[in-house]
Amino acid sequence: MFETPRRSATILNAWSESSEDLQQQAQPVSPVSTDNTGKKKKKMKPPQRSVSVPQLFALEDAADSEAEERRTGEKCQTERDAEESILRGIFKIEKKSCDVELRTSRLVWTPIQPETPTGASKAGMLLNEDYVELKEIFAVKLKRRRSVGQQKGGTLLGITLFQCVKKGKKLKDHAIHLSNMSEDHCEVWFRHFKDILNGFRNRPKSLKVFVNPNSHRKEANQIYSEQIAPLFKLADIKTATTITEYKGHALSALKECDLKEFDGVICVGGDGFANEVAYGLLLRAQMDAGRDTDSIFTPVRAPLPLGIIPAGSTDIVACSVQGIRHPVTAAMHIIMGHYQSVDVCTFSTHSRLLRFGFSAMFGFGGRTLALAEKHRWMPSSQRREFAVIKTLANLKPEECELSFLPLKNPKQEAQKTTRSKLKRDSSNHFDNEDQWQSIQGLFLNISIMAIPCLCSMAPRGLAPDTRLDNGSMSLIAVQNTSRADFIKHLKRYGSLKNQFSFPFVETYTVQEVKLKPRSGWADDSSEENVAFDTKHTPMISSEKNYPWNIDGDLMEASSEVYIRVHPRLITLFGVTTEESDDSTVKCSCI
Ligand SMILES: Nc1ncnc2c1ncn2[C@@H]1O[C@H](COP(=O)(O)OP(=O)(O)OP(=O)(O)O)[C@@H](O)[C@H]1O
Repeated sequence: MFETPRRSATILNAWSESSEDLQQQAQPVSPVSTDNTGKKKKKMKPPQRSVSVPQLFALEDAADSEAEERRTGEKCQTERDAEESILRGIFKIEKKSCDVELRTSRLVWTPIQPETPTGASKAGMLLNEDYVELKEIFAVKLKRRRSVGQQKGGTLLGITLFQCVKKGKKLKDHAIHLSNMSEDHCEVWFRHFKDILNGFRNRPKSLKVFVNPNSHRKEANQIYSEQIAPLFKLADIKTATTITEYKGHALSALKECDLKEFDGVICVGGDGFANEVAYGLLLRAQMDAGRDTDSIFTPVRAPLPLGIIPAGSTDIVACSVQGIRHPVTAAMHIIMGHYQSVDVCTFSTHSRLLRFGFSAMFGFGGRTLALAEKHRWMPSSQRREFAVIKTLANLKPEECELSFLPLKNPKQEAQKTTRSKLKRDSSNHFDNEDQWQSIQGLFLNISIMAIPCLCSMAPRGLAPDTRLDNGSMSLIAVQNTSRADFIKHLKRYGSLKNQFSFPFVETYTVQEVKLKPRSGWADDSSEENVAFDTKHTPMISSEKNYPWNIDGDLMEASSEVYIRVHPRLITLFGVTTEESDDSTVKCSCI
């Protein structure tokens, strides 16, 4: 997750030269009894005269663990000793004078022990060595005391380092103050820290930011200006910010703006907005690469990574890639340059690209969103609840033809290639074994998801069986059933029980899907719609536009939609798959 800093040649032999410090350094650092890890040593009990067998085992265990601890401590010490010392000096840290040493990969400090009147160091005092990994530092500042209104100058107080700390899935910033009032001393150290930070080439230096001021409870602007922009400024990241004025503003800006000067694009908003920005970024890449999006094409990757600062109502994409819905964590992933490749789907009709996206819902999911969008004037959570209840009350199946190409198992694929080669060699005939499968019938909901879609309502994800970058999509087809059974299925998303263990739910791991509605229902979102028995035959309507929910954004399509997954088409700032790759991955929401 973290990269090692590239050392600059100038920092290798440097030494702190403040005379005051050298004088202090001349004082011996007391060889106080600590173990090598800096942990307090456990006091050994005096040996007992007679011991029982269990006591004997306990003593042996204790001795073993002491020896193990010693060995581990010695190993750590050896590793630390092997590190090159770059700079050494005295700073006050947390009000204690410390011997501070800058090494190749960490900054280590030890409180200086006062001497006894006899000149010997205080026996029995513990040395509490502490350290910070340099790869966790994202900013360094000179700390000065300034009077009110003073913009420049001021009394130097020392250096402040800003560290990225991890608490569970959350990342946050933590300041470490190194106090020393010597300008020369601090200048040398400050330059070294700057060199180290400049060595982290993966971290972005310049970002294009889009903020949707209308997301959720309209707090995206405030989240960005109060929590995120100060962190970017602290990390010396330049930003060019656009506060969107209308739906599609970010999309049109991305089609035109010069992206060369940026190292990433950031969106502050919900899922619909994240989809708009991802779509814009990918569309721009296709335009730049001369792809014809009006025909079936192989898309090129997005040229820049995308960072999503969650400020919406569900934030499924942010949760899936960051494991948590927490704007500061999202910003820290961006600042630290944590990248994750993510699969993306193309949605097209009659070979023409409709849009890019990470997930789609047709049927109940599409209708609910269409209804919610018609009631945008309502407060966000109220609107969502209203739409779910109303769509459930008017629950109706769609008659569709669903075709899909199951994911080819890579192992089987390798065997198949060998078999096909043999066949071809012997009979000169190539047998295309790609197997499209088809189901026709009445469906209450069809979900197609290239990412796990974690959210507070579904902590294990709407599609727990897919990964961010495994080149496949989960196809979840819920066939027609009673309203009560459908509600049971929906409720399972929020629980630990398997939401798919119902006879009317089918799941597949697929690469391509074609979904063709065979008849049109009356527009669900009409207020006059009356409750309808789900077992009835469909009612034909003249309205042929079907609502699709693409990452929380409404898309309408009147005919067959063809969906195809493209492995690792975009890079998002977030947790790498290796880190999140365990079966307990869940979304934590705050
Ligand atoms: N200035 C704007 N005015 C109106 N709509 C906008 C504006 N900027 C973007 N949009 C559109 O608003 C839609 C919803 O935005 P967004 O996803 O940020 O909020 P949300 O719907 O509250 O969150 P979620 O999708 O997580 O439920 C998106 O389709 C986005 O393209």
